[in-house]
Amino acid sequence: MDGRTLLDFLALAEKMKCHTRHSWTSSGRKESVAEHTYRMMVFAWLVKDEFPEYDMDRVMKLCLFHDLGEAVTGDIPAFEKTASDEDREERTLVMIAEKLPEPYREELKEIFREVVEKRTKESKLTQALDKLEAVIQHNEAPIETWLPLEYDLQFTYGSEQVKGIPYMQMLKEMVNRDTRDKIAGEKARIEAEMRDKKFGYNIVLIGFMGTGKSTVSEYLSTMYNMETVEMDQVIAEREGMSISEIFSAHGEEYFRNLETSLLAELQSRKDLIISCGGGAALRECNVAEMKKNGKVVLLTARPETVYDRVKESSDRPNLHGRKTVEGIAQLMEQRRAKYEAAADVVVQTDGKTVPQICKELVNKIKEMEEE
Ligand SMILES: Nc1ncnc2c1ncn2[C@@H]1O[C@H](COP(=O)(O)OP(=O)(O)OP(=O)(O)O)[C@@H](O)[C@H]1O
Ligand SMILES: O=C(O)C1=C[C@@H](O)[C@@H](O)[C@H](O)C1
Ligand SMILES: [Mg+2]
Repeated sequence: MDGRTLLDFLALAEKMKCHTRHSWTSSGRKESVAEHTYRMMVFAWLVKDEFPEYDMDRVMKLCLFHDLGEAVTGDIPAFEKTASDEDREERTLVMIAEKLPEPYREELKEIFREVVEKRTKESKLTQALDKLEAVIQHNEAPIETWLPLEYDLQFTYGSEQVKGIPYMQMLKEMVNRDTRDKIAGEKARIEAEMRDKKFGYNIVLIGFMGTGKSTVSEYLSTMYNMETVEMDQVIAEREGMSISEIFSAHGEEYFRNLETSLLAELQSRKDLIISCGGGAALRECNVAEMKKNGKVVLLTARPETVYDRVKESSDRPNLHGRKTVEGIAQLMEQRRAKYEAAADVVVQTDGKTVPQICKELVNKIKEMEEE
């Protein structure tokens, strides 16, 4: 092969080391796509005696190249992947193979075709190895790196692909037991931490739209066994319409008055996590209600992060007409002083996972109590 062509292809393969996946290593850093591929191959080699009727050299080759498209596209987590991402990946594979001379080109195209079509028993085994390696990696990673949805996904991920392959099915069940133990361990740790302590007051989450108030409150409620009140949702349910419909039918002032009365009503209760609407902390009288029986936690995020998180949703009327990074930055700046004045504790959320945010939040509240 011409030396330059070879070096260019190696440069493309190097990108497999640069692109990270949505998984963390046991040492707590994100793993690269190449690292996932490497361990799938070790996995394939280890199981070869279990599959005497399979062409295991072929399986090794399918593993070796199954993610090569990601050298160009990067990794897209399974729970975010769309049909158009898959189309793009397939087109990318053809483009990659075209970079090589014959007979390598045709061989690589054949490998890609087999991986994509998933018809042969070797490609089905490759798929099962792929999914199971990812689930094992999650079990090895610190549990703080898991997204809330991964607590369920761990059990279902790969279960389709191992069907009909008894040895892989047996391994999947074993790995599921490890997952169960890991989750139980984390729950026990948190329960022990919380055993002699309920907060004894409400935790009130405030902050700009999309800073993660609802997401954080959902996670806190499952991990700490606390009840949540999602203010927007309670108001929407009581009014029998969405927040956008309330704004257009009655105006923002009407909605804000409902927020004020709901906050006042909640003061008779404790040990709640109250996830406020993004504008609830803007009225001073609301903040006074929050503080009667609660600690106010401000979640923050950069405008770029907020934009990324809210760009697909349409039920935030105060973002209509300003759903751009600049529009968000402007409104955030107008509100910043009020949010900061209301906060007992501030947690910055950019680039952090939900469990990391929750851990920091609880630690900061504890530190505040000790002061
Ligand atoms: N730490 C995070 N990392 C990644 N995505 C996140 C994080 N926190 C929240 N998200 C995502 O951002 C989006 C907005 O989050 P969420 O609805 O919790 O924000 P909010 O503060 O409650 O907004 P609002 O004020 O409009 O109610 C959701 O899709 C959620 O999954
Ligand atoms: O920040 C805001 O002004 C709002 C945020 C949402 O949570 C809703 O409470 C409503 O859309 C207003
Ligand atoms: Mg919310």
